[in-house]
Amino acid sequence: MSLLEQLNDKQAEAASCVDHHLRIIAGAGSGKTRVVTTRIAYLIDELHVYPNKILAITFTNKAAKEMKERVENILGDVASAVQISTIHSFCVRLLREDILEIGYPRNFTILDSDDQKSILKDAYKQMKIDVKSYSYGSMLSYISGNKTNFIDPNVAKMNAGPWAGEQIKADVYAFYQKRLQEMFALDFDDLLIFAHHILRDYEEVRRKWQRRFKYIHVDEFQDVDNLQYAIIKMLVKEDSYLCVVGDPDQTIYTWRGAQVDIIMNFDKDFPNAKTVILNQNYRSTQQILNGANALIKNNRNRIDKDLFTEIEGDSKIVHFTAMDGDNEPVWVAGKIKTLHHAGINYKDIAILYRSNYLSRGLEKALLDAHIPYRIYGGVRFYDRAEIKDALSYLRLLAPKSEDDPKELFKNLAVKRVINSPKRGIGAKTLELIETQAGHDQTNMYDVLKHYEIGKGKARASIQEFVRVIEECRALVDTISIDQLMERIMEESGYLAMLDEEKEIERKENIKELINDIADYVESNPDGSLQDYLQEISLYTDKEQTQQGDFVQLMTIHAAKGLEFDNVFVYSLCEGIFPNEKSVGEGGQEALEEERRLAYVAFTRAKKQLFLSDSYGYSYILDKIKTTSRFISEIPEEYLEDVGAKPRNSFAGDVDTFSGADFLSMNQRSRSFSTGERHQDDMIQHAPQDFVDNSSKTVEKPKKKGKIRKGDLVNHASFGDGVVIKMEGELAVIAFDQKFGIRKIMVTHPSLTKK
Ligand SMILES: Nc1ncnc2c1ncn2[C@@H]1O[C@H](COP(=O)(O)OP(=O)(O)OP(=O)(O)O)[C@@H](O)[C@H]1O
Ligand SMILES: [Mg+2]
Repeated sequence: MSLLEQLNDKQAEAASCVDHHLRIIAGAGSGKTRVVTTRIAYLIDELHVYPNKILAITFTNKAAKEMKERVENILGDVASAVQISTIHSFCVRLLREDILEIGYPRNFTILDSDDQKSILKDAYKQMKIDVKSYSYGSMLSYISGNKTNFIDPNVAKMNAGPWAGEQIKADVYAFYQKRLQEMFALDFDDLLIFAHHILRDYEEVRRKWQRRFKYIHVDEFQDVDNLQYAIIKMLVKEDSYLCVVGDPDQTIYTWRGAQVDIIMNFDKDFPNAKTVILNQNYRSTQQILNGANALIKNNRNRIDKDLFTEIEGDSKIVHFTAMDGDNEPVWVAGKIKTLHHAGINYKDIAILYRSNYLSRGLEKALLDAHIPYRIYGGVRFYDRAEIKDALSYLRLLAPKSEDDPKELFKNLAVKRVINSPKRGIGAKTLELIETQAGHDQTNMYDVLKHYEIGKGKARASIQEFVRVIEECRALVDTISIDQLMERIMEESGYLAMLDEEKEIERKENIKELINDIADYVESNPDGSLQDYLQEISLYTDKEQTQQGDFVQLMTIHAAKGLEFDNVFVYSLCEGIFPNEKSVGEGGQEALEEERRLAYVAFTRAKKQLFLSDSYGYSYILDKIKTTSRFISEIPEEYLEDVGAKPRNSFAGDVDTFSGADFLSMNQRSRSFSTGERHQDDMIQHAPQDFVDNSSKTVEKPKKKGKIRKGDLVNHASFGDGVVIKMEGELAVIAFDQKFGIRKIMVTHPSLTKK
């Protein structure tokens, strides 16, 4: 079968349209991504375009990997020369080649959020700023907001006007920028900003990159922001072709600057662009698709589409309301067991949720039911403390580069590992080392090397530290990177420390990292230590590459573009999904974004879709939960209720309530959730009745006491979250999607236990 025969007429028309700019606007599952991959294969296989002339930009590393695999399945090895990457990886590639133009070394460092915070810490200390007044998170978003809008620290200072608070923020921004420049370090925003700057101002470079690609593709174009679009536009020259695909109903990143207008107005920027609209969905059954279509129609600010599917299915969308928050994940786990017994693989099941913290209850239920699962985008492998320590050690071994003689990036690494394992270096001494380094115009490691630091034992352990680093450094060209890592971990005493502290999991992580480096060495035999360090600084989807039969858990944002046979959407309660903020102050626009998110979630399912919510008290909302409006927006003909929400009238019977009763109460539940729902009513009358009579007593939130794993907490800037792990005095907390997973000192004044 020829390539185009695997597509319908409309899709084939789009895939073979190679002499125009092209825009594909189409709903979920209509084959947009398939058109892009087939088009790439068609260009290479039938039109004999060189693979390296083709660029494809995807939204996540996982999507890039999947797209690569799809093209490789069609074409085999030649596909590896096609550049398929996220926009950030693309920019890194560009900068590694051309950043010298603006006086930066090619081996610039990419900062992660911990590094960023460490810089803020220094700024706060120097400027005597109290973190209680300016949380790191809010300061970083202030900085990011300015940077991505091209507002430099001087302008920010002017914008600050007479307000002292704004002045302070602008000063921190200036400090931060200066520090980054000194270290030749770039944060994630800078990757795009610098690439944009170079492409815009250096014509030769721009021409070179324009010449490089003749066919440029961008998937998930509805979530592109202005800066990304500016970069993409600059890659297009007179005789190259841009193909963008997207679905305005799936715009879910406006809170991060995505501009749906960009796809809508594409034909104004590229007047001769062709637009193809696809309307057949090949992913989901009719019940699922019709349910999702009905839901999204409730958004006022959208263009209607006629998406249909020919896939018939036996099952309606299943909706279950549990009696309380404990029973909801238990039901999900039970259902998954049933599916598994019926012969369905765990990996064909996904559980999607609105916010990271929601995974906690699910994890517990899955563990109890012995169901293997993986969390995607949770505490990621490369975000774990021990991995960062190990990589910091490796950074200290990096050979000197002519471009960057000072190597100030080593300061971060020294700060990270100097006391891991403990070497008795106090904050004061560290400060002295830093001052000395500033004075000598060098980095902190060089100071450790050339001066006698500390007294007695501390001095001896520093000398030993330097000796080990130097010894390993001398081996950089003789042993492989994985061996180097193994050696530095041994010799530095890091592994011994983990042994002593009985940190088995962390030790396993280090081993996994060494395995991972070995894989890298195998597939990149010529890759230098520098190359490896550069590559991993971007690679955050590590866990997603792991194979096996696992149920997949992730936030809906992370599920973008993916599909699974069976999908559970968890915790569809008013205030949770749609999120409380969007229901309240956010207004119509925020609510519509939440609905688009629900549309994305529902349309991930191919065969079966399960929606669940629960009754009972929510610590996070501090009220009794009610079923999400998104469920009542699905017409009854596509929805089957299998669980019941106890109503006031039978709250007293709850004690004797059995599983079988749940099933028999379908009707009542349905009339409750689709009938005239008065949330306020519920909140005023139901809770006491229910809580007092419930078989599972709902505990009242505790306000005081030590923070432990599993606790619900509130942070002044990030809102509510759940402690998913303790690392000494650090609590690893899952906050709302926007803030993700963060580590916070338990003693931090912004943190309170709920
Ligand atoms: N013409 C076709 N024949 C058979 N299967 C198809 C066809 N077009 C698409 N598909 C299949 O339908 C599913 C959805 O396609 P794809 O992921 O490309 O859709 P999409 O429009 O990119 O969806 P999303 O909006 O969620 O990103 C995939 O499994 C794909 O292989
Ligand atoms: Mg897609």
